[in-house]
Amino acid sequence: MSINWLRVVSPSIVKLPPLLPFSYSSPSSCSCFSSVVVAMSYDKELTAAKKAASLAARLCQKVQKSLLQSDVQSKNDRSPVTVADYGSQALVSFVLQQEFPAEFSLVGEEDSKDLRKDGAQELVERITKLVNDSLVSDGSYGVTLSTEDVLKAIDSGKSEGGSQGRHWVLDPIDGTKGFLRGGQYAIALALLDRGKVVLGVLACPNLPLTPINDQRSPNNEVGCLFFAEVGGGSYMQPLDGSSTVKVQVSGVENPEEASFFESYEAAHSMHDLSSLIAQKLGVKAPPVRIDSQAKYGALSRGDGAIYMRLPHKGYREKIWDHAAGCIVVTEAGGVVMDAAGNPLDFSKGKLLDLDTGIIVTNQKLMPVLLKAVRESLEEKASSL
Ligand SMILES: Nc1ncnc2c1ncn2[C@@H]1O[C@H](COP(=O)(O)O)[C@@H](O)[C@H]1OP(=O)(O)O
Ligand SMILES: [Mg+2]
Ligand SMILES: [Mg+2]
Ligand SMILES: [Mg+2]
Repeated sequence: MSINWLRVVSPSIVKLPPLLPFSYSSPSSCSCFSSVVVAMSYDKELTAAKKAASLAARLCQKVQKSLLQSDVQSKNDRSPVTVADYGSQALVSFVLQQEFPAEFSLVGEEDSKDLRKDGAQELVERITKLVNDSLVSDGSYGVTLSTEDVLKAIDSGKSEGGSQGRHWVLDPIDGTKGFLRGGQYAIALALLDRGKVVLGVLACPNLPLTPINDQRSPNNEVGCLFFAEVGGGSYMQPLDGSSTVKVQVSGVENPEEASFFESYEAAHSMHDLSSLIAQKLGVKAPPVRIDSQAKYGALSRGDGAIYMRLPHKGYREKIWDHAAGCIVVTEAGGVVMDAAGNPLDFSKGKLLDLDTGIIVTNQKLMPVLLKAVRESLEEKASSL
């Protein structure tokens, strides 16, 4: 990493640790390298990922400003998808392929199937214009993409991932419902190396730069870029590229003083179950409900101490919904686990194979949180 001195979100000043020369133990108990490994630098990949996610964030901001109902489609599972989801995936895919032409594999959420259907031509042209405008504004590549180039770039995200080699993992807009509501959303990009998350970038265009729920700050300025490389800590900078700060999860040890995040959408997470867990823990503050992996970003800088994601029965979690958030929180000193207390395993393809839900907090609170989750799940099961 090229940054030397950084301002920390909590007021002290720290110097970045030097790049580790030979080997280290990851602080992670989560998805990242968990045993002693030969140190590997992913600086070049991180720089490219930050560039790709920032460009995509700008594209999404432009679309969110002028969102037209006709720009919204529905996929087979009836989840919404917009010109910005497609444009973001095309742009990130194109930038990464330019930067790493020799070795490129991308597991992306979207594909071009619906865009190749009759009647979608106008939509494809709008997406292509958005992507080309973004590339012109950046000026790095000096190319104009055709509609077919854009469709191909979207479809480059068809990799299945897995435990071999390197794979980029992309959610071009995480929290499409938040995006449509004018709320929180994130562009989430991570890199897997042999099944482990080794870097992650979360662009959160609508997230305030100052802590959410901070009564003293006006929360006027928005747009955060969180990024982390395995063993290197987590950082945040404004999306406009100015000063970088090192972030750290909340150090709260008393659950009564903790506040917790959960999905805005009740369809995405069982709010009744998280309330029961919070009650058991003695949490006093009401839940903070926001969309997308912006929750991981906010937690990584200590805005809240707990994130509970407890989907309804039958929902299968996708790797692109957690890979970037997981490393950002883990490198900030947090812990990400499933409801059974296992670390998330990103090496099994597109889906996470996990027990019940995902819980995130600091190292001190995890044991009590896990206990409350287990008890609440048992109570819920026995009441059915
Ligand atoms: N029924 C569902 N249950 C849980 N998560 C869902 C469901 N449908 C979509 N999602 C995904 O949940 C994530 C947002 O969750 P939340 O904002 O609640 O944290 C998104 O990745 C969203 O997909 P998408 O990326 O298409 O928006
Ligand atoms: Mg989606
Ligand atoms: Mg998502
Ligand atoms: Mg998405």
